[in-house]
Amino acid sequence: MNASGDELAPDVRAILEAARERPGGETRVSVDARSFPEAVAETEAAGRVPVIAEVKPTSPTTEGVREDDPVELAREMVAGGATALSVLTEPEHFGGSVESLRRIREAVDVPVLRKDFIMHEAQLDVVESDLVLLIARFVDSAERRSADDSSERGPGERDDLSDLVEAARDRGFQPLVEVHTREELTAALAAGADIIGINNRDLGRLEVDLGTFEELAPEAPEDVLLVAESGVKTVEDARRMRGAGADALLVGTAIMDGDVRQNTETLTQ
Ligand SMILES: O=P(O)(O)OC[C@@H](O)[C@@H](O)c1c[nH]c2ccccc12
Repeated sequence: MNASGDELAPDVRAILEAARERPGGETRVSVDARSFPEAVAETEAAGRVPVIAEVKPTSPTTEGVREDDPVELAREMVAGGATALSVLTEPEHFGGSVESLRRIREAVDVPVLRKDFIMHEAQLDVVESDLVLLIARFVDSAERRSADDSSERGPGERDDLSDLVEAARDRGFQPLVEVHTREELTAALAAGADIIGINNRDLGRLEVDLGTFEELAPEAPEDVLLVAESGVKTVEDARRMRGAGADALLVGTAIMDGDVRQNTETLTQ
């Protein structure tokens, strides 16, 4: 079973509490997005592995903080062959910032994913990006919403997944919907998602199991673009995810740890 409010790691709970309170933008953004499916197709045509390289200065499961200029890191990732970039904008637990995303998107020409914990529509209006992450577990269905801690908020203050997918598309974003269970995958498909990330890390104990992607990928229709997220560390892991049907891989830690360009080159070959 899968419920949004319980069984979350304490770190994740804290992240969500902070995210819920984070203000949205004042004016609606309108994005002229760089196509992620096209970028993936181009990488495939060049005989390389499509990788979304993640600029993640730190995380609840990482030791230390990487202090390098995020724009430099982003450039190195692109030079190493990254098809797209993922940029954390969550400030408190991942060392991310909206400003980093803005600068990175200006500095590179690949599609950029905004990685954050978006709970309501106005939070989409904080910054432009090509893709935007929506985590099914945290924005899921209306029924689930009433079961947890949204009691102090009025109706409509936390949107459901279909609303957010639509709101994202209305602004020109390509929504990447993240799932971890069969129920969430079903919800993502029902919400019309066509780019789906299967997160190998569970948000309960924060443990990684590449078997998650292998188990869920066959349940997704052919025309959905599938991204294997988290826990890909080696070329072998990358092959394993590709063999299980991953159209692209989202890699953070294994790229951020050491020579970013070299690490990206290794994983995209
Ligand atoms: O560092 P890893 O194991 O390569 O994982 C990257 C990415 O999947 C992970 O950072 C992530 C997946 N879903 C998220 C949601 C929010 C913040 C971060 C994430």
